[in-house]
Amino acid sequence: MIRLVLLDIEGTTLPISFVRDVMFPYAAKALPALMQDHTNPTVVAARADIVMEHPGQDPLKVCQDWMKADVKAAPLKTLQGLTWRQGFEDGTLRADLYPDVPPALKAWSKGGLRLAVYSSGSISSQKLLYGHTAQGDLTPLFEDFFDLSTGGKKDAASYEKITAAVGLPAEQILFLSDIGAELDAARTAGMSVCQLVREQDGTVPHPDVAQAPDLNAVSSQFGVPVA
Ligand SMILES: CSCCC(=O)C(=O)COP(=O)(O)O
Ligand SMILES: [Mg+2]
Repeated sequence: MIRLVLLDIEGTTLPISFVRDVMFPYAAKALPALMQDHTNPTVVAARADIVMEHPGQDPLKVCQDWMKADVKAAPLKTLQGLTWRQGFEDGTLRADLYPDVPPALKAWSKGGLRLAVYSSGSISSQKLLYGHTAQGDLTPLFEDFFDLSTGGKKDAASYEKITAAVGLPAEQILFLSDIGAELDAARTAGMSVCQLVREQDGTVPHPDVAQAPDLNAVSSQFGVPVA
């Protein structure tokens, strides 16, 4: 029986187009000024991590290249998160989740399912995003947030750490993602998995995993409360 649903964000609860066409351009515009900040310890540490990984290269250019290729690098995710804070807090950014997501999350939570997030986006940006949706603040629905500080999303060890953190047998955790390699890693760690195949995102169906076009279909397949 599923007791906790662990959710990816981009491509699962939030259209990829929102990330690529709204969030990334916002961050790209704000990053040059942010990276000149030599007093913010988070910026200083992220820049140092980039320089260590790419010695001799301009860290801003590295970030710009990473963004173009949608590389899920922890220092980039930290820096992007710092830029998004301003946008979410002043109302310029508001998360337009897939319409099936808020009612399903509310029904699952009300029905006693535990909910947690695992995304490459930093924990602070996950909280900003779910705190500023078109349907209001959804953060109280989630008991926990995990990001790349737990480990890479294609690495089974990350899902083992999450399993230990939430204190449930792995098979009672249902991981939802659009990315096959993430689902494979979670399944290797013993979790139940389901791929969100979002038509709007052109998700590539992954062989041999349960699939659902939206969260309502997850409800019916896994016997969790229906919105
Ligand atoms: C607060 S998540 C913002 C989107 C983002 O930057 C990202 O990398 C999402 O990746 P995911 O692991 O959720 O597919
Ligand atoms: Mg995703």
